[in-house]
Amino acid sequence: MNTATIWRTTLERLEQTAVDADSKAWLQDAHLASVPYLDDGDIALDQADQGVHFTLQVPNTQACNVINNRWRPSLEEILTEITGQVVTLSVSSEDKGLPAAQNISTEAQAATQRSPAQNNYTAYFDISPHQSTQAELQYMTSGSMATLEDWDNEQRANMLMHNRLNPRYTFEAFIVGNSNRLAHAASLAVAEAPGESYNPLFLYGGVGLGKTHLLHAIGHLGVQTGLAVLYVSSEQFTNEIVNAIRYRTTEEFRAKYRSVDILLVDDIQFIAGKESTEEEFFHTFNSLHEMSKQIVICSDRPPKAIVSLEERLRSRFEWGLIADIQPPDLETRMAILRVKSDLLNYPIPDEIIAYIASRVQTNIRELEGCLNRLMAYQQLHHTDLTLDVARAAMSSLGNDNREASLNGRQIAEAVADYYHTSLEAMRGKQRDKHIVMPRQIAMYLIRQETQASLLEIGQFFGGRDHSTVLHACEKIERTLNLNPGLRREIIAIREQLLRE
Ligand SMILES: Nc1ncnc2c1ncn2[C@@H]1O[C@H](COP(=O)(O)OP(=O)(O)OP(=O)(O)O)[C@@H](O)[C@H]1O
Repeated sequence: MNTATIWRTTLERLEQTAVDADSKAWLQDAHLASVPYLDDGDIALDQADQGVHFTLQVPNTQACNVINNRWRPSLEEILTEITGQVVTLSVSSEDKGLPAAQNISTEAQAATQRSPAQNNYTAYFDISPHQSTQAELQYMTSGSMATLEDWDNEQRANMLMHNRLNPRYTFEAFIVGNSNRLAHAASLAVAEAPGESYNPLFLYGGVGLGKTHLLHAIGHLGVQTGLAVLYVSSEQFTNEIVNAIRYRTTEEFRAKYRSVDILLVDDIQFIAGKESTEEEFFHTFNSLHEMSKQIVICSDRPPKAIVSLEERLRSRFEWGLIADIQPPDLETRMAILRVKSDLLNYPIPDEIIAYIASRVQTNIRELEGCLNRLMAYQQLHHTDLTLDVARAAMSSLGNDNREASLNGRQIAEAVADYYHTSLEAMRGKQRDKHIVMPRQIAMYLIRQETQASLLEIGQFFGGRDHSTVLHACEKIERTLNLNPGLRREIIAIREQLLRE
């Protein structure tokens, strides 16, 4: 492979990244200089066991600065991939002698006069056209990345390409219940007045309970009010700091993180024990906090429980407000399912919503998964949406292991417990109302939750006829549709059974 082919392939791969118009034009005009030990224009890669050093010749000094500062690490990565050798790259300008201002290409000059939106940036940061043009012009003519302000506008634009907020994760789409009320209220407060109320805001809770959703919702509101918002996972933060150290771009890294108005950090627990990351995060935190910029942090546990987190960070995380998110109660789970099914334009009868909500108790992501599975299952089988279909969808996908292992006796005992009666009484001859009703509910639930036949159920309940069982099941089903109280009782029994 010769250098021309390598460079062409590099540009093709870089296409997968959003590259701004100026850089694109400069990169297309650039070429890789041959490395010294080549004699026929081809690279003898197997000789390069110490790695390969390339020089990229670019058209002018401005291009040299931008590509060196912004694209060199990505280019090195791609070149390393293509050649299979560790590549280091220097960027060199072909016409170093010319004054910087004269080297602006026509394309680059045009770009300085375009608004940020025309430059294909996603509008997660508000850079007003006036500000941007001024800063870009100053940058173009200065010939160096000398000031933080220059960096600020350049890098902010670059950040836009990576700062993806999920459009579905808004405050409007977040269902509030007792389990998440405080976390929601605190998030809304910091989104409405960043840096003023709780700083930092530390949200914690179990898997799939809406922490990321709230972070993004804060982000959206910040963006709408024209603030610079940066959402980052702690993994991404770590990678960036590792790269910054490796490529000696820590100044840029710092400038980037200190330029935001709202910093949202997900899964902070993963930085614990990573010394350089903790160190850098500590300084980032302090700088932002001193400038009254808002910091919101999420974790799966409270600061005290993040083992091996440096004490100075832990204490800072405790400065503001710590709000937890607990698993949602039944009503909240049902409300979430209702909203999600409306969003999917997939109407679901209450009975089925209640059925799914009673089965998935601790993870909203899983709850959503069940809804999606149900939809897929129903469409695949071209069938009406009934409780039986819902049961089949969930059990066929292995969601109901506990249910599969339930037997009639366990169910009957749970019903007896719930209604403060005894299994013996339910299996006996008594016809008092306070025994008949639980008996019928137990029959209904056994029919729903197990494979037992009407005959078997009848035998279990003192040798009753299969038509008696059928009558009981039908009666409970009818009453369920008219009596929300009974529906709640049955859900509670199911929940209890699944918990045991
Ligand atoms: N209260 C809620 N209202 C509506 N949707 C919610 C709510 N809580 C969570 N969700 C939804 O549940 C899914 C999982 O939420 P999210 O990713 O925010 O969880 P998380 O707590 O960050 O989980 P993890 O610890 O795995 O990162 C998302 O689709 C989110 O929209």
